[in-house]
Amino acid sequence: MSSADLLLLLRARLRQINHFLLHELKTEERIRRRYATVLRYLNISPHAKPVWLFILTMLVIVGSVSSYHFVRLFSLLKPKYKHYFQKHPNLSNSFLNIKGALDIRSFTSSNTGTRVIHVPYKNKFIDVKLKTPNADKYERDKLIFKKFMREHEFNMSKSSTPTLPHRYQPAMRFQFFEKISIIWNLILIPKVFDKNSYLLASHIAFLIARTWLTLLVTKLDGQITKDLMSFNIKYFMRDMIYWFLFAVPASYINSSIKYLTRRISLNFRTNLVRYCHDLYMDSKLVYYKLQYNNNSIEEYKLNHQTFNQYVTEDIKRFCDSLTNLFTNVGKPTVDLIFFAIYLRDNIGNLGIFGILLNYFVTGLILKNYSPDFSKIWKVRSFFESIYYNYNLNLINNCEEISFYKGIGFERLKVEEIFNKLISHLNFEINQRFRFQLLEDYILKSIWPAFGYFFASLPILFDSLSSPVESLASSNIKSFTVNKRLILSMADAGSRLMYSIKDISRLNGLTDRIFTLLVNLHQVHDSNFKYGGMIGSGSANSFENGTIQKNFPGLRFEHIDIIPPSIKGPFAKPILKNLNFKILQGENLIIHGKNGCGKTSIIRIICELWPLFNNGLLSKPANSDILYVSQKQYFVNGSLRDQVIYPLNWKMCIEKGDDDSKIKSILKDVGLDYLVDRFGLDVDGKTDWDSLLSGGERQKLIFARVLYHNKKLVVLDEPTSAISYDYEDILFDLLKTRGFTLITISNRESLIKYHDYILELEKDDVEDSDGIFSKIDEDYLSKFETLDGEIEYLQNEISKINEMKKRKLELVDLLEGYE
Ligand SMILES: Nc1ncnc2c1ncn2[C@@H]1O[C@H](COP(=O)(O)OP(=O)(O)OP(=O)(O)O)[C@@H](O)[C@H]1O
Repeated sequence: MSSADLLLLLRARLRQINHFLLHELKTEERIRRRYATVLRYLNISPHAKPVWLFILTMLVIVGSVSSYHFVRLFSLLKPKYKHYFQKHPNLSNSFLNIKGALDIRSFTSSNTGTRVIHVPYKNKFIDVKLKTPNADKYERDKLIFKKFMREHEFNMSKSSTPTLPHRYQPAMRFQFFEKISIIWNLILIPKVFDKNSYLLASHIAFLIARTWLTLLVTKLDGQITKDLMSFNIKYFMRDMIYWFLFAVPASYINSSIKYLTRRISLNFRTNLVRYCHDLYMDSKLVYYKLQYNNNSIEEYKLNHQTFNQYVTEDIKRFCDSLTNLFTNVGKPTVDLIFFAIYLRDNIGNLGIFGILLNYFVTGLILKNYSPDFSKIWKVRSFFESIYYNYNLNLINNCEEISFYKGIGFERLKVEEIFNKLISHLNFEINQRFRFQLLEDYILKSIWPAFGYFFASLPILFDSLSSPVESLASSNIKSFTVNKRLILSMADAGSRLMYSIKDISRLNGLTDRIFTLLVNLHQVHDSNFKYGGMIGSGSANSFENGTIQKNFPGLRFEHIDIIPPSIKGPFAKPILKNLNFKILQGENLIIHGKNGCGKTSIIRIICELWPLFNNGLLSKPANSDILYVSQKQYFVNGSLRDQVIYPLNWKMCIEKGDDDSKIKSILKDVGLDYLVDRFGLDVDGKTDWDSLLSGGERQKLIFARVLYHNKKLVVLDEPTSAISYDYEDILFDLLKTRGFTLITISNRESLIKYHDYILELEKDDVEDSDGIFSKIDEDYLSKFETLDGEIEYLQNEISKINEMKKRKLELVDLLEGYE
């Protein structure tokens, strides 16, 4: 093809494109003009509120969706965030099959000190990093709770004599606000520029926007009624279009309010639960010591057995109730203010004053007749928690109950508790019914009636001044608008009245949450004295003992074993004045009758019980001691998890351990066959107590001892279910591995593995309840002599039995001859 042909072709193509573009432009212009004509005809202005509100909402929706996708894309591309969307490499696949809360595992990184939780998310694991608890913060917060309790105690002591009824005591009246503000400032929104502050600000902005929109829709409603009355089809069409345009921002705002309410509630719950966990699951053993906290004020006593109810149910209900209150109180309040301002222009000051006075008076009447919902809530939560715990106890001990055939007894007990709950619920229903009757009558009948009356005031006044025919459609419009606004106002007012119940409920829940936090802080206090009234002001001045750590061995000097109680050191000791010392590598066995206090000695070593009266306890660092309790404890998880408890596998891998180490330990204790039966890392076994026999359970605990390899091992009745031959194998193993052992056991066969013995003799006349002696040849020979004597007697008995048998045979023979 020549260049001239090519030019011609090009020109023809360009002309074609030009023609096409011109055609397109003309079509577009035609459409635009047609639309403009329709818009002009319908009188729709782009500056009208429904139009720009619609455009604005669409822009916000499109903007937020695209920014969400952008962030997702960015996080997938940027390697730094990539691991959030990957499978966790170090966890077994079987782990993915379990659903629910148990999937979450946490560990504390030894390098950074941050806590990381692996949370399963859409067939992947994501690592959620949590900030390490700030110890100083809890110390500061503790002072605030202490101050509150001191002031409360002071007010109570002041008001114990006067005859003023409870509700008029000023200290009591403002306690709700004080408590909620403490929880709010310390836990829910601890700093001004907090994520939750922004969410709350947006929530308030959306509430205001919704009220404003309601006002606009109300006006439009009046306008549509007017259009219909005046048969103005053009305006009617326009207003209907406006109505549909309004629907978009209205739906967006409504959904956003609901979304924000849920999000804020969840954030509050997260903050509260983490705060409680930081205090409760702490190395200060708060979870154990909580049972010994005795509050001097009855109102703040916490039943530690119902602690789970506080942390799970009550915190959730408290957060939901608090956030719903923003909507239930915030929205009607904003409505009331907006509508009242707008209505003042329509029905005048007198009208608005009348409406508000009506609200105020009826509000007072309702408040006076309202039952004490806060107390009702508290009592209901209490009974529900007891009922829940009893059922839990039934599940946990089903085997024992079945052995004893004790279900009849359990049923009586559980029904007794359930009946109490039901009778309280009946009382609650009756109270609610009576109040509801009054409430509905006032709010649903009297208030709307007042509404109609005030809405019609302008029309009534107009009709007095002008003839009825002259009532133009504008009056109809104003009546429709006023009526709608007054009904909305009545609705807002009634919602405020209904929220009296919500506030009472929140009051009850706040009491429970505050009680929980006070107790946690009291026990978390480093000066916590068992049974003492720390935190409520009157710290008692007990003489404490001294605990010396990092001692190479174990030393008891003048130690009394006193159970924790309100009497403190003045309670009757279980054992008094114990004195002994063993060094690293030496083993001690403790003998004594049942209930004489053997396990209590471990409680003192482990610092579960207090050390009073100037006793001196010297022991290795806590991280160098392993305690093995009489009752074996197993966790939900694999066989491997039982051996490595309380570590998790990721931590063990970091230490350089692998499965072959676990297998070899299991072989040492004679449990290698369990690997074939249950697998080593197969998750999902929950009830190891019932899967294993008594002896297997004890052997598995020996595997735990061997795995952790601590300097000092304290064993409480470790071989009670193990046969004598295996007992020897296990103790030989411990001896050859060089453990320092403190063994509590009455088995004489174990004496030979120990260097010292502590015999607990309560009837002894000496000033100490424990006799500490060295196990030497002389000591062992006593047992050998005893063994010899027993053997001699057994031989004699068998000889006598033999002779008796022979005699009987001879008698039979003689009778045969006769
Ligand atoms: N919290 C407590 N408050 C009061 N007394 C307690 C408390 N805990 C245990 N006791 C009592 O202390 C005594 C010693 O209990 P401990 O568990 O130390 O006995 P033990 O010597 O280990 O008994 P066993 O050989 O039967 O295991 C028992 O009489 C027990 O009732």
